[in-house]
Amino acid sequence: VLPTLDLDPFDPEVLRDPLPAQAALRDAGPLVRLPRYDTWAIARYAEVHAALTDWQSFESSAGVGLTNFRTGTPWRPPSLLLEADPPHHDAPRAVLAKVLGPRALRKLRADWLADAEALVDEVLPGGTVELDAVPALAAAFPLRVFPDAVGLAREGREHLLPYGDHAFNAFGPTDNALVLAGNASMPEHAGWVARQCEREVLAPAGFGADIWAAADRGELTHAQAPLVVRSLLTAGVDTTVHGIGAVLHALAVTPGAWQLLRERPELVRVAFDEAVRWESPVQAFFRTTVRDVPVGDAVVPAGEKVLVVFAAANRDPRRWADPDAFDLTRDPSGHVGFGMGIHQCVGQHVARLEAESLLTALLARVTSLELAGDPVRHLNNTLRSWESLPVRLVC
Ligand code: HEM
Ligand SMILES: CC(C)Cc1ccc(C(=O)O)cc1
Repeated sequence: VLPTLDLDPFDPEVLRDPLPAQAALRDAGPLVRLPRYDTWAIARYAEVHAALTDWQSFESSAGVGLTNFRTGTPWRPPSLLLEADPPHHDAPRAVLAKVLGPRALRKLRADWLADAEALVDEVLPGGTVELDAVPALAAAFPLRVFPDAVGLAREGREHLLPYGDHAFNAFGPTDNALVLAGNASMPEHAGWVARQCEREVLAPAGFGADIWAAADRGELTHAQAPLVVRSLLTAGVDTTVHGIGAVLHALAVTPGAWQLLRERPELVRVAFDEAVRWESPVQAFFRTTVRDVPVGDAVVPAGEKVLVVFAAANRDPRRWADPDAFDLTRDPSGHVGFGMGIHQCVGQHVARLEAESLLTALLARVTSLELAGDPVRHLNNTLRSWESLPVRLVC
């Protein structure tokens, strides 16, 4: 008989503390039926990895949220990357892979480190400082460097975080309280975002201009260019804010971790990937079966939505030793916090460079980092994130 769990992955209490639900999903079996949403879930590393690397059986073009684009209406025109499969996915992906690739970022490296040092100087006058690391650091740094790197106008950047937050909520059920709460203000945020993707609004140099230049070279159509810029604005802000929040929280609550990074600064990039594995800022996405797909000893019929739980796979004891430990000496490669396969995060190098820049600047100045109060969760149907992270930094 097929394991079934009467579990609501989008219940606020599950969003607040998802670990027991994710353990229940892993323990129930390689494939679990979730009757509450008439859907399926896979939570073990082996099956998550297999699904993410088998786009021919598990497609994204029916949407990667609960809504099936074949039967329901997307809340916005589908993404040319996230919600597309080959062959349509190929050209937009190739363009963004180049625009956001390690070579393109080499030019940004020195600027972003200097920006991080400037921010840290502003925030830490010296001595012992208590602050909320979410607004002061985790949100401040990405918002200081990324919109400029894209080439956005200065006006209206406050639309970025709420737009992204709603976009990530919208992968959940449409009647969900978090989605309903965002619906009223969404048209205004979406209107501003759509305007920023137009060629004439973007700065002559930046990721946006690079995408339009790719269209001039025929690598994209000019109709596709604004949607590819929209991908950056949707995926490129909230994710890094919560990724940086995750690594700062992990370091603050793991005894000796900050000290170890001070002694071994070469571990900074591993620290971020270990935080992405441990916290999984992007918790889960859906796929839709193209055909009857065997999973474990069962079969998912064609045309059904399957919740692929990256976060559960990243803590699967079948794959990771001591999975619940944030461990700077572990090799976190192979984690699925950035996904896996053809849709694996095309912005991961941007995210790593932002985190590395800020952590490097902090490590040079701060001798100890610890919690100064209870952190407060920010609830979102897809994102694992902090609303507030009170910390004490000793310089
Ligand atoms: C800590 C930060 C980040 C995390 C945890 C993250 C996570 C992910 C994950 C899990 C996927 C795969 C989605 C799927 O398989 O359906 C993905 C795809 C994607 N990410 Fe990221 N991301 C991050 C930062 C960024 C940034 C900074 C950008 C842009 C600059 C970005 C742009 C994208 C895009 C465009 C896709 C779709 C790729 C495709 O479908 O080919 N992400 N990301
Ligand atoms: C972290 C990502 C999985 C989320 C994401 C990616 C891409 C888009 C897009 O609009 O292409 C939107 C959201």
